[in-house]
Amino acid sequence: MGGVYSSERMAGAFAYESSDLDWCEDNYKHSEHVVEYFNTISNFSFLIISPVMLYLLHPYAKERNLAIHLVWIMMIFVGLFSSYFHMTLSFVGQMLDELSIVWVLAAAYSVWFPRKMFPSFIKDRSTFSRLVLLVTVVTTLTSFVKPTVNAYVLNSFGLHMVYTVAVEMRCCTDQKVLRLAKLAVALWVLAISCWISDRFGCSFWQELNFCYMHGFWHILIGMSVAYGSTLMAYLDATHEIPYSLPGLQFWPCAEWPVGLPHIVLRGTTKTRKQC
Ligand SMILES: CCCCCCCC/C=C\CCCCCCCC(=O)N[C@@H](CO)[C@H](O)/C=C/CCCCCCCCCCCCC
Ligand SMILES: [Ca+2]
Ligand SMILES: [Zn+2]
Repeated sequence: MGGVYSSERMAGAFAYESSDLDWCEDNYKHSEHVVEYFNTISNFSFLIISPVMLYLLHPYAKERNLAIHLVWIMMIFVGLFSSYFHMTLSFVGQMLDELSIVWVLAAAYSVWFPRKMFPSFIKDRSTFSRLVLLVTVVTTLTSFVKPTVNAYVLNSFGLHMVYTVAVEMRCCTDQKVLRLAKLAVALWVLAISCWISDRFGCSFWQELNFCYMHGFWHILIGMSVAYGSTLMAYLDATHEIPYSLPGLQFWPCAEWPVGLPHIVLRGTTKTRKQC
């Protein structure tokens, strides 16, 4: 009897609209199989940005640590799980979406959180990474207790990252680096404004018959993460592998003020050997 009950609950967790969350976009407007169409397809931006970022960060990751690639590999899963969530609005979709974000955050903190901002009792990055892993496992388990608060907790990490960037930029005079930091923060501000206005200003957007703010959030947060993570990677490279003479450039064209930022290592093998 209990077994039947629990398997029904399992099936219920996969059911369309079994999540408590429902975003502003009208449900089933464009397809009877896809609950929120624009919110679903806007996640494809993660599937486009992630492989490009993996390619662009490869020279730096190869020199520093290949584990860095985990961040953008996991971002592909964020895109897939988030699409599945908006396609079904199921509880399983919601948890996959949120937990994949938790693990991307964990990977990003482990590889890029500045060493000088570690708590005083932590002496090196591998101890810090182990602590992050422990916190992430506990967070994964507790995320099932009150699923409706997860998204707010996750967004507070955005604030912490902006604070981290602000601390890192306090003594920076390099205009290229400062511009990248400003762009990352500006994109995050735009993204979070879209997320909040979709959550709390839906009636306003419904009056305008334009309920797509959450979809814009997906695109803008992907761009912000691309800019923010390149910034942190660049700062990491200047501190940890200075012999590689890291520089910043935009893809596809170095002269363009917009595009995807990436790190170029100008130090030759010969220069590296000398250092
Ligand atoms: C110190 C800076 C390093 C930057 C590293 C970046 C680490 C990236 C971490 C997370 C990726 C976020 C991916 C967004 C997922 C979108 C899926 C989605 O929309 N989910 C919603 C439901 O559909 C859910 O409600 C959203 C929850 C909120 C997620 C908040 C994630 C925080 C992202 C912080 C990025 C800050 C970049 C700041 C740059 C200055
Ligand atoms: Ca909806
Ligand atoms: Zn979403």
